[in-house]
Amino acid sequence: MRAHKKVVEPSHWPQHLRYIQSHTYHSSISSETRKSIEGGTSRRRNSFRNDRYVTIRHITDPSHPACNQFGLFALKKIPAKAHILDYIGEIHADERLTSDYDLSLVRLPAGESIGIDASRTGNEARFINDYRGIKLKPNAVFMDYRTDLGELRMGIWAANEDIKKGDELLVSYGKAWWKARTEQL
Ligand SMILES: C[S@@+](CC[C@H](N)C(=O)[O-])C[C@H]1O[C@@H](n2cnc3c(N)ncnc32)[C@H](O)[C@@H]1O
Repeated sequence: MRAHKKVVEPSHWPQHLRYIQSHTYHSSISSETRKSIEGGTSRRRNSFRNDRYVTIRHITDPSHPACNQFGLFALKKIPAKAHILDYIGEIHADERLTSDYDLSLVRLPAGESIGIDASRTGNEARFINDYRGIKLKPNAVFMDYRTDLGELRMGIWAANEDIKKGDELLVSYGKAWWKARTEQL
């Protein structure tokens, strides 16, 4: 009998969410699309575990715009341009207009938009905040890439400067993300 390796949730992981290290696929994804994302390999897709670089922390600073929420922080110095971790969640092709944890992975040639939604299931990356109101610029960026096994992933990479131990990791969600939210108010 094959033993199943227990996935250890990181500290501060909310109990109502499922912690995963590789994507799940929603029924809106066809088997052909799934194959093109997975890169056609049948080998086991281990998550890229560079999460040793980061830790989830509760934000208690009242001047922080996401006070009382969580954020992602550097556990140690992260070199400029280093791959930090991947944004993991549920891969889907349906619209998730109300999810604050939905990120675009790719637009297929036929026009279909594929997203990664980490609202119900995901990894540490779902806790990364936007830099606005916190720092002058982001210190990390989203960039897609193919793993050694050929799988398409959305990676989070350090920007052009080293990130110091203890610093909060901050990306840009993009102007459109914020515009959509302010228009809803
Ligand atoms: C992907 S989540 C980030 C993790 C979130 N802080 C948490 O604890 O679950 C996106 C949400 O974080 C908050 N957030 C992220 N960056 C922010 C910022 N710069 N200013 C205000 N709120 C922010 C908003 O509530 C936003 O909807």
